[in-house]
Order: sequence, then C-alpha cells, then structure tokens
Amino acid sequence: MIEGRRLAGSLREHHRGSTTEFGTGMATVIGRSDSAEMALLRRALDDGGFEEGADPYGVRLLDAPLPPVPDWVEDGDGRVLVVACGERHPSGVWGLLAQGVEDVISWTGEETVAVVVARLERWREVDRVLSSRVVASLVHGGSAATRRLLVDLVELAVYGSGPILLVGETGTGKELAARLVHAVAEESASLVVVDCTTIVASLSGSELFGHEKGAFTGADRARAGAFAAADGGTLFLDEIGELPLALQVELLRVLQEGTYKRVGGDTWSRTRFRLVSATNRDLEEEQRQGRFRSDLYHRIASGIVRLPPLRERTDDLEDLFRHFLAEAAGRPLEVAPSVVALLHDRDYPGNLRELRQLAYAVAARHAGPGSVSPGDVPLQYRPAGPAADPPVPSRRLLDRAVRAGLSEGLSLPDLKTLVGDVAVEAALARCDGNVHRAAALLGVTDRAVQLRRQVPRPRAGKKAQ
Ligand SMILES: Nc1ncnc2c1ncn2[C@@H]1O[C@H](COP(=O)(O)OP(=O)(O)OP(=O)(O)O)[C@@H](O)[C@H]1O
Repeated sequence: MIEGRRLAGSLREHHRGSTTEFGTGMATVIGRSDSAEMALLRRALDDGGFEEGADPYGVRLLDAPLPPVPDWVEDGDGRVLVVACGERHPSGVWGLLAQGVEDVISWTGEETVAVVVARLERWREVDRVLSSRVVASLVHGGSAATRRLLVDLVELAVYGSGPILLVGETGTGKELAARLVHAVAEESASLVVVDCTTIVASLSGSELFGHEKGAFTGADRARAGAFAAADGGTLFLDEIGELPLALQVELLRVLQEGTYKRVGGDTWSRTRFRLVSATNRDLEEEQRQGRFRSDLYHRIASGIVRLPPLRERTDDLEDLFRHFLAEAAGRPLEVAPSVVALLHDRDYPGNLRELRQLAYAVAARHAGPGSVSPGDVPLQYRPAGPAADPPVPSRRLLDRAVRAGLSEGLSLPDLKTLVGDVAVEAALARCDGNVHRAAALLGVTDRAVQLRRQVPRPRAGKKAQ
C-alpha cells in the first residue's frame, strides 16, 4: 500500500512488455545471511511478495560484512539497504551512504523487520512509478545520475506534500521536472506555469493574484490569476529568484494562510496548491545580499532537488541526442560514430536545451534514408579541424619527449607502454572516466583500456624485459 499522497491513476498500470527504463529494478539488503535476524527478514519478505532475485522488482539478500559494499552500488545498480545486525551504531555509516548505499538500519529487535519491509514496499512503489508510461514519455536518458534524480523527484511528489525547489543551471530540465512532479501526483488537476521574469515589470503581481475590472490602466475586465487557476493543482514558479521583494512578502502570506485578494479587489479568496519553484540563482547568496527573503526561502524549499548539468551525466548524451533527433525528424535516425564522437567532444553551457537545438539543426540538414553523418552537422557546431592542432609542433613535442625518455634510460618497449598509458589516461579524462567511450575513442577494446589502467608504469633506468 502506498501511504501519503494519491498516486495518479494511470501510473498504477505498470509499463509492462518492455524493459524497465528508469526503475531501479532491484533492492539489495546487505546483512549477515547466517544470522537469526536475516532468517526472520527473509520470511517477512517472502510473505510481503518480494521474490528473491526476481524482476521487475525483487530483493537480493547479500551476505557481506560492513563495509566495504560492492562496486556496483556506486554505479546506481538498484538500491541498497544495509541491515546492521548486532551493531547498534555501525562505524562508517556516512561512508556507506557516500558510496551509494541508500540507508543503514540498525537491528533493534524483531520490530526492525517491519521497518525494512516498509522501506522496501516504498521502493517497489516508486519503482512502479518510474517504470510507468507517464515517466517514460516525459523523460529520457538512463544514466545513474538521471535515475537518482527521478527517484528523488518521484519520492517527493508522491510521498511529500510540501513545496519543492528545483535548482540547476539553465536548460537542465527544471520545467520538465515540475511537469513530472505534477504528472505523478496530481494528474487530473491543473498545472499552472508562471515565469517570474515576466512579472518583474508590472510589480502589481496581477499575473499571480488576478485583478478586478478598472484596477489599473488597461484592466478593462476582471481576470483570475495563477493562484486561482492552480487551486487544487500545481503552481510552477519558474525563476523564483527574480520575484520582486514586495511580491515575495505577498507570496509568503498566500503560502502560509492560503488566502489572497485580486489586485483592486477587497474580498479574500482561498486557494490550495502544490508549489514547485525553480531557480538557476544561488538563493542562499541572494538571501545574504538581501535580495531574497529567508522566511520565503524556508517556506518554498521543504524539498530541494538539484538538476545536474549535462557535463555530469554524459552517459545520457547519446540517448538524449537520439531522442531529440527523432522528435525533430518524426522518426528514429541512425547516427554515424563520428557524429557521436563530436557530441562527446563539445561543451554544453546551455545543457539539454543546447543539445536539443543541435539535434534539431542536424535533423533539418539531414535528408534521405541513411545515417546522420558529419555533413549534416551545421558549421557552427563542427570542431575547429586540423589547423587548430598543427601536426608539426605535435611531432616536435613527441620528439622531445622521446629524447628525454631515452636519456633517462627508457627502452623502446618502455616508451611504447608509456605512450599507451598516457593515451588511455587522456582518453579516460576526456570521456569522464567512461571506459567504453574511451575505448571507442582510442579504437581499442574496453578490456584493453581496463588492462592499461592496471599496468604499472615503467620507471626510468629500468629496461623492459
Ligand atoms: N531528461 C530529459 N529528457 C528529455 N528531454 C529533456 C530532459 N530534460 C530536459 N529536457 C528538454 O530540454 C529542454 C530544456 O528543459 P527545461 O526547459 O525543462 O530546462 P530548464 O532548466 O527549465 O531551463 P531554464 O532554466 O532555462 O528555464 C526542454 O525542451 C525539455 O523538454
């Protein structure tokens, strides 16, 4: 059973027939499997309908001491709960959480079984939402960072009722996140979007409050504002950091008391909405500068979700590009590897919006049935070319490095190994540590990259055997 907020109707239907795109899919409970506590837990999980090792949502009971936790925890492969049997205050709890473990529960007696089962039930429910059509149709990009973001959003949307503040650079998907919160929690009610940069000029705030006929020049008829339109639903205040101080006071009162007056009117109206706000400003700094009220900040930020910039989720690049490309072209398109390489080579200060613009520009140039090729990429998006990296100086640099190596006593095999190591290191750095992409860039197998990482570097003066 799901407690807390109502779950939108269509989400109850699990997205069957396809593999789970965003669902974490599996929960792992780490504890000592030979203990009496774990035996109790196993029985309770069985009664609760959790199948060990089953998809789409199952449980793994893993026998592991505390810490370390398995490597895959950091890769976001499912959610992990550590049950600390016999250790009321296990050491290294914060380290485990930093490694990606979701929570550490100390065993205090049989009642702990209910705590663990309740936690897993909630995860299973959130997983169902993540696997629903509503989520799949809105959001793309299956990186671990995106999955974590979605878990946070869905938990706040479904189980929380307080205001949510979305923070992130421009184009990171804050508005999309607001739409998602609304879709999973309040599907049938209305979502009202207000861009606070547009209400700076008027100062009266009639966009929010509405106004009576004759309230100001040009108010030739009465109009309802966003507070009225959002009643029973969600109000999304985009760029809330831009809201003038005078209106911040008014908004605070509406949030606290649920009442407001239209501009030029004198009767109080009631409203109740879920508030989602977004900003790309540092609101803590804005408070220090006296530009944002602290009391309002605490009121709007009962749940804060940070939208990571694209550079922190480069694993999403290809998936998102293909999605935007298909959106623009009206059909899926194949993409040549050189275009994929270009995607990874550039920066995206405008984040997902910039990637989307690139995809639309590419789709507009692309003709015919073949793959998207380098020629489809408009000039302004192409790399500078060989002139920016002239071969002669590079050859000279290499020449100097090889001579220095020889004078330090390195052999030709040593030098070859070094060049390989340096190339792998550079490729990994360029691909944010992603082995698969680094291997593609170097034209070698993933395993070759992994092996290189482990090869000890030859030291000067020690000839290779
Ligand atoms: N995960 C995603 N999957 C698919 N499309 C996305 C995703 N995130 C963002 N987008 C798309 O990227 C574009 C920019 O997103 P959005 O407008 O939500 O960003 P924003 O953070 O609100 O930007 P700004 O701060 O400039 O208002 C939109 O077209 C949006 O639909």
